Amino acid sequence: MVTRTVDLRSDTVTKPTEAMRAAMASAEVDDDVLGNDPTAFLLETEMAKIMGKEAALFVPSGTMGNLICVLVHCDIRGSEVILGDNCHIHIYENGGISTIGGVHPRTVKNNDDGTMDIDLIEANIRNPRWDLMYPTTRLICLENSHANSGGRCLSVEYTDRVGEVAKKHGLKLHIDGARIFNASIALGVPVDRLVKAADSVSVCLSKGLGAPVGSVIVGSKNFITKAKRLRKTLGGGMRQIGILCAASLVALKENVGKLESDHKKTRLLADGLNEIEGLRVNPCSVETNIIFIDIEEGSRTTAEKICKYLEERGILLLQDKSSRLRVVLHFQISSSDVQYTLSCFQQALQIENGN
Ligand SMILES: Cc1ncc(COP(=O)(O)O)c(C=O)c1O
Ligand SMILES: C[C@@H](O)[C@H](N)C(=O)O
Repeated sequence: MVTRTVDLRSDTVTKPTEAMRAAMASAEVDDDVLGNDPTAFLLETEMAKIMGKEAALFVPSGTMGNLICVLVHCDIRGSEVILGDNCHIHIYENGGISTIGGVHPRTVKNNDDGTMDIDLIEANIRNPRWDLMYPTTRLICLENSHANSGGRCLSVEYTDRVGEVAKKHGLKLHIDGARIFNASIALGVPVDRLVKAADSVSVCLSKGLGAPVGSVIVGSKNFITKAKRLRKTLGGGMRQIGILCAASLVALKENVGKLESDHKKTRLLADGLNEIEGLRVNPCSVETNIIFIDIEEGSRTTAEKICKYLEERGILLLQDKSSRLRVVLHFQISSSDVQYTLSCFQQALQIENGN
């Protein structure tokens, strides 16, 4: 009988704290479509200030946040966006920028560290003045931290250089900042400085920060005005959202400071996993709260078998490929959970490999 659960599937699994639930219960609310829910206004004002942008808008999800930002920047038919071939917008958002927004994705290879080579970005910019057959590039998208690269952080220097390329060619820059606070803490760079070059950022409050629902997009006042209309068009206009925004305000206040501890526990787990025969973790890729674990060639076990073994002991994680697993840490994973996870991995590999 399993008595404990260690949920390493994602940092999206974080559950609201008692403080969040209390804030939700007592939140001051109003109809946010007819006017401005007062708690939503507080959150949006706070987020704009923290991110160093003019304005902000609460949205139900990071997927909708990215979709709205891309579609506001690319509001003319025939637009093209340059983005990473391994980024969330391209891989996990149902192709929404194309199916809903008619925006054409122009992918550039993501490097192992989540960046795209800047010369390749520039080489992929297209303008119909050069050729009747070309769409018009209007936007470049970055992702920081970069989830599919294992939570790698894009430096402020790199981000600024991409911003310079965007400006040089009259393009906009969007950052999928689902885990931008993780990147800021890991790099030791204030979050407003890290996104200074961006025209828009989508920030998830429902991941490592632990809010139950929601993201916030930030940008210029004019951008957010357009974004608010598009949010309504997409069905994202909500009524008494102060209930959700109250939890996000608690998350901002209480949980940004916990991210560094998440990263330390992640490194501890990564180092321990690397000691286990049959597993391989690239220590250079562990910069924040995500670990990809490769099962060494020749091993008799598979990711599926390990997942099953661990799940029977209350440890939940996701299989990335047949020979690769992903774990994501968050503030509701304790140091003892890390030790328990390591011991179960050790047992799994010993049994599966018949040691
Ligand atoms: C990098 C990144 N961007 C965007 C999203 C989308 O956020 P949501 O799940 O709230 O739609 C996620 C994951 O959830 C993500 O990992
Ligand atoms: C899978 C993806 O959509 C989610 N953002 C995660 O990292 O868990």
